[in-house]
Amino acid sequence: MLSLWRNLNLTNFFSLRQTVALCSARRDPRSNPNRTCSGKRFNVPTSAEFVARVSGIPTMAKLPFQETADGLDAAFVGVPIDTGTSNRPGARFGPRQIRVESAMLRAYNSGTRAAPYESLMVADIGDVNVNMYDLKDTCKRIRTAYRKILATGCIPLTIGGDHTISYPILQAVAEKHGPVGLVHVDAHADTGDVILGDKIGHGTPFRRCVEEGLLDCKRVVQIGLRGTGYSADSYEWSRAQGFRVVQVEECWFKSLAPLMAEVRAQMGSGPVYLSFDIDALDPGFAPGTGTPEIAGLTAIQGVEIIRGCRGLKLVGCDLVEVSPPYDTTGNTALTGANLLFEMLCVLPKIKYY
Ligand SMILES: N=C(N)NCCCC(=O)O
Ligand SMILES: [Mn+2]
Ligand SMILES: [Mn+2]
Repeated sequence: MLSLWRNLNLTNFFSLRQTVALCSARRDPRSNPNRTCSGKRFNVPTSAEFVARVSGIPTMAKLPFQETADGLDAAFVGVPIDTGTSNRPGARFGPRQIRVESAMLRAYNSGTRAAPYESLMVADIGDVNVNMYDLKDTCKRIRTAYRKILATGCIPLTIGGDHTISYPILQAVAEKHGPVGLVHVDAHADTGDVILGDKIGHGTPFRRCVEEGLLDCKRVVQIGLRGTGYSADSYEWSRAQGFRVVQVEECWFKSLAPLMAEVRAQMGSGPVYLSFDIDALDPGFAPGTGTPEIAGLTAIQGVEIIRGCRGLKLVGCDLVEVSPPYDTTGNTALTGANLLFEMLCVLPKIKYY
């Protein structure tokens, strides 16, 4: 009983009735914030069966918060910046709003039967302390923070923030793993060189990554590219690097499961990073984003792409470009939260029922 009381915190203060109910329910492993499975202790998010969704501090998926990645197999971490955006701003509020909407998440994946919290130690480790006034300094701060996270062996699941952040994250990832494969889901190639006289922004991360040898170019795929271009062939540079480019027209009206079988073969057994720009989805599914392009992927196809990454040696993932001020219903942030949970559910070592 004392240990139960210690596990409760004031924000989840229970009425006596709820405490009695919880005590009886604690025999249900799903209700125990610190559950042991096969002898190892895992964090388990508080369940809406016992703690009202609207109560408690809104960490990602209602997981415990901890200051560092020590002892974690995977961690959700926010990078609240939109200094790199070129149109609508607002992605700086993405981490906070995605956490709020993630209160809808439960512990198991009904579609794939993945049980992430029975196999990985996961927590929310908060946000990188960004510099709201200097994007280059923010990139330095991100690189430093991710070096520490990766040094613990933890796999970062990043909540953006604009797409600039993938560049410094991949700098830290490549320091640890060498050049990595990349599954990049986006309406945009983000391979620009200099935009408005600057090399750093959300339209240039993957060109910077190639220039610095962070990517294994033959193991890069870009899925969902579309829209008007600065030239007749906006994807020429990508293809010239050896990337596979899957324009959205190749995705229309079909399941992407067959494509993902090809992607798995392309990626092989080497380390892979997954970067998902929410604007890959059609604005009808994800309106809350800064550079929307019409005729995009469905949410179903987005889920198929992530589930198709099962079996890859994923070393990091990000979900970027959710802009809450343009997300009047909150459904873009909700979609982002679910896609991040799907990413967690395809990490190596996940248990499936
Ligand atoms: N949303 C991302 N990541 N990139 C958009 C680039 C838009 C442009 O440079 O025209
Ligand atoms: Mn984009
Ligand atoms: Mn992008």
